[in-house]
Amino acid sequence: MERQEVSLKKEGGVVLLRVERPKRLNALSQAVVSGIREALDEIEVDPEIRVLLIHGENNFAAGADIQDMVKCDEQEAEEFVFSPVFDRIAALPVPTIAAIEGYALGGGLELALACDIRFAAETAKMGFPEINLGIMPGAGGTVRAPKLIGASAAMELIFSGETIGARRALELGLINRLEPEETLFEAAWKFAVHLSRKAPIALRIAKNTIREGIAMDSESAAVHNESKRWASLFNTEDQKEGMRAFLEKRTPIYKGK
Ligand SMILES: C/C=C/C(=O)SCCNC(=O)CCNC(=O)[C@H](O)C(C)(C)COP(=O)(O)OP(=O)(O)OC[C@H]1O[C@@H](n2cnc3c(N)ncnc32)[C@H](O)[C@@H]1OP(=O)(O)O
Repeated sequence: MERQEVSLKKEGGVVLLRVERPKRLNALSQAVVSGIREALDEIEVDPEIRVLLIHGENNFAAGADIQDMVKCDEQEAEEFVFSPVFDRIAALPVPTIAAIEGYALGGGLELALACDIRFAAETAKMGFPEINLGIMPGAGGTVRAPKLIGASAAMELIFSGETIGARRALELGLINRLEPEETLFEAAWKFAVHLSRKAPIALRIAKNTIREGIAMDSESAAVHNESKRWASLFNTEDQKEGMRAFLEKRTPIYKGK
């Protein structure tokens, strides 16, 4: 299926989704986001996929496409597809990783925040410049950023519209790992492959349990929920294989059963 400026490449259990619109610094037009949506249609039904890695060559994404937005009214803005697509990424049962180089601004940063884990090049720059355009983040940024870095730090970024460097982003907790620019993609790819070799059911249950726990008001309910999810993994062949492999001093081979 020919997608708009979005490529999808599967290698083993890792699927790489790449935005390819270099002339516009990978700005996310509605056509590009629709291309991401079509890619998700494939990813969501592929049982072999264990990890999703999202990348943009030279730039992750310099935000939503301003050309698309400049003439929009409220109704048209409400029909933008960013949030429904980014929410689907956040809801994927497999781990998702963003490999950030260059700019991750506005909707570009929101795309990275819809992922579970963020790698960034030391030279990467990110922020929420929407306020400089007379708007505010509108694809999950006012929800996911406060959860990740705290309300005050999120307000600092969203109110100021400032672009910060990767080191500051790491200090804030906006990214997980900082890598030299020349090895950023390789490091993120290797990490994705590393995760793809873990027991897939345990990975999915762990991601799901973390998300369920965050949504629960009471800690004891969350811990109780975790105990039930933890015990359920003892019904899997992978749990037997993982523990037998340790005792037999060999590498486990997980089958996702
Ligand atoms: C729900 C989500 C909402 C949002 O995301 S709102 C949008 C948020 N994003 C932004 O506000 C960033 C806008 N872009 C910039 O500020 C600058 O770019 C940069 C700082 C990222 C880079 O500046 P420099 O290195 O000088 O490059 P350049 O000449 O500005 O950009 C190269 C070409 O890329 C186009 N472009 C860059 N960002 C966007 C964008 N977000 N929407 C549409 N086009 C964009 C430019 O216009 C230009 O194109 P041409 O060469 O034809 O002049």
